[in-house]
Amino acid sequence: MTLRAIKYENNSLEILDQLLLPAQSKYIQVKGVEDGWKVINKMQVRGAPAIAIVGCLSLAVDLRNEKFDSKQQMRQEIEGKLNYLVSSRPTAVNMKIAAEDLIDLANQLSKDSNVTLENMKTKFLQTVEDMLTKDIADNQAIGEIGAKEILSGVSGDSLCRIMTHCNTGSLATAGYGTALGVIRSLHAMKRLEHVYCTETRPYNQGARLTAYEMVHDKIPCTLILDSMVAAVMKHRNITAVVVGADRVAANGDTANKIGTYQMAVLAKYHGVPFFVAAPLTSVDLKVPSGDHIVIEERPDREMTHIGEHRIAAKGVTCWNPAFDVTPASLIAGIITDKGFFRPEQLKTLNDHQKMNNHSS
Ligand SMILES: CSC[C@@H](O)[C@@H](O)C(=O)COP(=O)(O)O
Repeated sequence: MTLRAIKYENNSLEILDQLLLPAQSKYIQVKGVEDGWKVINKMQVRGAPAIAIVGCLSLAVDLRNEKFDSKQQMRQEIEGKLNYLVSSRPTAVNMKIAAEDLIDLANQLSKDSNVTLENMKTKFLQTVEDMLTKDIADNQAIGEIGAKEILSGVSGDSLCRIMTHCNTGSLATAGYGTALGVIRSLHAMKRLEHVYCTETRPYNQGARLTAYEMVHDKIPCTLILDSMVAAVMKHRNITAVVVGADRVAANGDTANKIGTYQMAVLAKYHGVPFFVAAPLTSVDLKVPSGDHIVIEERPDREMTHIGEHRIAAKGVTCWNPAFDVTPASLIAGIITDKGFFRPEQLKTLNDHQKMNNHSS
């Protein structure tokens, strides 16, 4: 049984509290948008796709419990709550894109005179609830396309040694994962020798979450500190680096967990191909380059403490950006659910093609 970050049944939404993992597996209930905003902001649920899914499902919980006098009233509530959810964490684009798409849908439904108030609610909720199954299907496609791409660069039947950063697996998505989805697919094809996952300071998504998923799913994995990336690349013959993305700009620059950029620089130096794996919806064509991506800064406490225990000198100042931007020139390709793209190919897409295009 794979790990589940998000449970949604009979209008009850629960998330696995990722602040407690791996010591405790505890689900907490998300009773509506207020709770949704809080669990995302506190990082009890995290990972770009999971943030969007939990945010939108928290709206579904509110909508199911409410009665509206008119379609216009429902539309206004949807728009206001979605915009509020977008403010919970600024860098990952998935919540913003989901909000824009759902606001468009609410506008269309409210204007359509053939759609009753009841129909509008049903159709809207169905679209939100379908996000869970769609995300798993997208991740399986990413896994397959990514495994094929990586294997096209290895000779004969050789096995792959993959390095990854942060957590991009079942805990960061509805299931299967993006970069971890590629790893899962290689493993299923019996072409994976080993995974090296970084600790991912300061929040330790690698040590707490990726290592937990790999052990749980019996995928051979070694945990390394963030400062060991160069040494591992020099001594362990890494086939490829695969990471996730919080937002990919139109020129291919990619915002992802802090530390991704230095990994890409080191990969270039060591001649290791560096791949980004993300749904094509993570490409934000409205943002021309990484310079325009807003980078979230998190509280000092995430750096100065582990749990309740202070590890940094009292009085020291901290800088804690949660993400950095890897320039497109360091990225061999973006593995998406719709195909494999070189960074420079992205700007030839438009929003319609993002939904429908298949490239190879
Ligand atoms: C499939 S998850 C992709 C990214 O969201 C992931 O790599 C990442 O940076 C997560 O950051 P987090 O701060 O834990 O939400």
